[in-house]
Amino acid sequence: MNIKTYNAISHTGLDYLKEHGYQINADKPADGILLRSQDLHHETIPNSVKAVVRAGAGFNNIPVDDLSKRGIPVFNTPGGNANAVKELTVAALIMAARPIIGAIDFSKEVRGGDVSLRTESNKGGYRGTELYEKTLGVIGLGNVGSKVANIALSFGMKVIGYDPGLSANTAWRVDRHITHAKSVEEVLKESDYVTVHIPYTEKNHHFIDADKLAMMKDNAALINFSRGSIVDDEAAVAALNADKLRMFITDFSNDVLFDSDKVIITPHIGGSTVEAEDTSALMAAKQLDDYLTTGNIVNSVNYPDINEPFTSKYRLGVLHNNVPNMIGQITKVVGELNLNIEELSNRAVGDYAYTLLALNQLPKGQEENIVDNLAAIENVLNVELYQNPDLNKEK
Ligand SMILES: NC(=O)C1=CN([C@@H]2O[C@H](COP(=O)(O)OP(=O)(O)OC[C@H]3O[C@@H](n4cnc5c(N)ncnc54)[C@H](O)[C@@H]3O)[C@@H](O)[C@H]2O)C=CC1
Ligand SMILES: O=C(O)CCC(=O)C(=O)O
Repeated sequence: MNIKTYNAISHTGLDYLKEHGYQINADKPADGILLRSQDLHHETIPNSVKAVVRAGAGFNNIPVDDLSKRGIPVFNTPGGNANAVKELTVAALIMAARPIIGAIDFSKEVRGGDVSLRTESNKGGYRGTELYEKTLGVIGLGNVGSKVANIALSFGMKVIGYDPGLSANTAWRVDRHITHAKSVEEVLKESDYVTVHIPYTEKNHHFIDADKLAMMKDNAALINFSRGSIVDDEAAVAALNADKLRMFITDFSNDVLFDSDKVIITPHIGGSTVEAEDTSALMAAKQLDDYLTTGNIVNSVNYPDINEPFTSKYRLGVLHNNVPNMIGQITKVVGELNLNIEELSNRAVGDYAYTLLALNQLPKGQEENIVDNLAAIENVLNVELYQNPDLNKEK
């Protein structure tokens, strides 16, 4: 099988795929796509593609709705780069408290003569404040936000978190000393530092806008390592110019930000560590290989996870709309071909569902029939047949 890649994907992921028999960027139709931040919204994704995997957390660069309708699962690698983002957020917090960049520039300017005298007598302009006993507001307590919130406690900060969609899985990772706010307003009003760790969605477009900035404490600092359009940058600059906001640190460049000396911009490097790139690429490669060879879905953002050992000779993966009477129609098609179902798993999430069937007999010549007949059912979006190589050696 052939995998098309975009962006610099760590060799850990590429090596894994090659070791498992895949070609990378071969001159033939792609079976899967592996990418980081490439914007796929304006690219044509060929029908040969069965899965798209984002080595990373955010997937707003992928046309998920279109792919869902085509029965193509999209995957991400939750948590794979969360530690990297946490550590850079800590750096941002410290840069928001201490004028480190200005102080470094100043040290470089005083070369020659009695350097030590000039630095010692002029360093007063580089006095900062401490994070200890200040309040940090964390918006979004997922993989990144929960880590940021927890580490801030060890600085002696008071931490208030806000995440109305916190899953039971994630909730246990959040230290019990973190206050859970009932509203974002509560966080904004009480925090000396606000850091945002939420996905970019239509709903979260300009989540931090002029109204929310107005609710913030005077002289607070804002940190955005999520996505550019989650903060209304123009409103942030206006708040900085009005001396409402003290500082804005963001991982996302925007022309409107360049003229303010109260802004620090990094070039989307939150997840750019060797460790995070290796971990995310390997997770992505494993998830892609698992889906393409067994039909197991792990960490999909548009189809439900089904992850079971492949113990039968064949499997059929049916991706379909989440509407009534699908299982009845699917099992009827299999029964009409006089085939026996060993196991059936079905799960749904939102508008889409996945049914995975295990079979031990599929006479030669029936492969195409069963796939075509299942694909002909109304509301079926895609059908894939998987052969278990360990149980089909003699074929
Ligand atoms: N700068 C960089 O290089 C990186 C940026 N990111 C960005 O950070 C985002 C968060 O990453 P993770 O923590 O790994 O994702 P995650 O999916 O583990 O957590 C996101 C959390 O945000 C919450 N949330 C969504 N909308 C919210 C809202 N309006 N208010 C409060 N909470 C809300 C969700 O319930 C979820 O718990 C990603 O979606 C991505 O855009 C992630 C990794 C690297
Ligand atoms: O370095 C990258 O690939 C970007 C990471 C990122 O933004 C994400 O994981 O959402």
